[in-house]
Amino acid sequence: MAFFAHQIRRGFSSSAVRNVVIKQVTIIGGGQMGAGIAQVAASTGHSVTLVDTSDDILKKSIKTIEGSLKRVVKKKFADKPEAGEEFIQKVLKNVSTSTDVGSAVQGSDLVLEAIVENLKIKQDLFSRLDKLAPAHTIFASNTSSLPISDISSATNRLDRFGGLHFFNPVPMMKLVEVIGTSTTSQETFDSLLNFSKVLGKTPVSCKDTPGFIVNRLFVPYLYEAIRLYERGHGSKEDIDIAMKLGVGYPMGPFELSDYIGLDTIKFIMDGWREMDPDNTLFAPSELMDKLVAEGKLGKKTGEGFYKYK
Ligand SMILES: C[C@H](O)CC(=O)SCCNC(=O)CCNC(=O)[C@H](O)C(C)(C)COP(=O)(O)OP(=O)(O)OC[C@H]1O[C@@H](n2cnc3c(N)ncnc32)[C@H](O)[C@@H]1OP(=O)(O)O
Ligand SMILES: NC(=O)c1ccc[n+]([C@@H]2O[C@H](COP(=O)([O-])OP(=O)(O)OC[C@H]3O[C@@H](n4cnc5c(N)ncnc54)[C@H](O)[C@@H]3O)[C@@H](O)[C@H]2O)c1
Repeated sequence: MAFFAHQIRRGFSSSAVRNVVIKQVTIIGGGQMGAGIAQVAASTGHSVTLVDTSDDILKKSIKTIEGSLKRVVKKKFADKPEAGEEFIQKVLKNVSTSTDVGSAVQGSDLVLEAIVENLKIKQDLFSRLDKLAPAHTIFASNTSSLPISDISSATNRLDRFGGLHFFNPVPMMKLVEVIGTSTTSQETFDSLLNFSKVLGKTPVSCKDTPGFIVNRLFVPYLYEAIRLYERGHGSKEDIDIAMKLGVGYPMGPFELSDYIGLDTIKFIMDGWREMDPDNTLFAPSELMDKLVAEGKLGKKTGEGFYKYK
């Protein structure tokens, strides 16, 4: 019976698509996550097209990738700086940029979306892409919190749609959550799983539930740290020190919130509260709301819980 249910979950396939070996990747959104994923995909020999809304943003994305690659080669090629420079140039050659999604998805095996955490905007994007991308192309979202099935519902390729949730900073974090919906085909799921492994990551399989595994545990923890501070039960600094030295986390909750982006974290929590208003784990924070309203989104804007200038 369990096997049968499994077959139903993965067996839906309107297009008889076989396992797609992913070589050509289009990444939409060249922010923190998109740039990181592009770097890792290009470093593992994939041909990557990175798409964003302006050339200026894309120039910044390439600069971020270059900076991160320099950190990687410093360690990997410590005794061979020339080989390190060669590696950087080779990786950068694998990345092209575009502001035109239509041309960027031509020939693509995988379109991975890492744009703003907003359902309507993601749906609009995928609905357009569905008409532009080749039939075999797999679509995936890097969403932190939105149901993959809500995003995929804007397309006609429900069997070729899944979630690939990376962690920040992508070049350093080893985990990828691979999410299959009730309509994701087994072939698509396997292709996404294999792709994660080829990137050098460790994939875990997740159901399409709010926050998958990590964020469902992790985001309520971040919010509880903020509420603890709001109640006057500890300073930001002490809470950060406590979680680093007490349980060995590399960053405290305030440092990490600033690193991720307060807008992203608030959006996750607001969405979950809408779905389940009585759950006290999803209670809001006045301070978080205020900082986001003031545009203090963390490291990326120069100020969040802390200042970065
Ligand atoms: C909300 C979302 O949906 C889900 C999420 O993403 S949740 C967030 C998950 N991420 C985390 O929890 C991150 C926690 N923090 C960490 O693991 C570490 O603090 C960190 C890896 C970010 C930085 O490490 P840390 O020791 O504090 O600083 P630092 O010395 O600068 O970096 C350590 C190494 O990582 C490398 N590194 C850090 N960031 C890098 C980057 N972006 N690119 C390449 N290398 C990087 C450094 O070069 C350094 O290498 P070295 O050991 O050879 O010198
Ligand atoms: N920040 C994190 O730690 C983290 C971790 C895992 C997943 N995520 C998820 O990844 C996604 C991106 O997060 P981020 O932190 O990289 O955000 P970000 O703000 O750094 O980058 C988003 C990028 O998308 C671009 N963009 C917005 N709309 C677009 C469109 N229609 N077409 C093309 N580009 C568009 C923006 O110009 C921006 O460069 C979100 O869904 C977020 O929830 C974030």
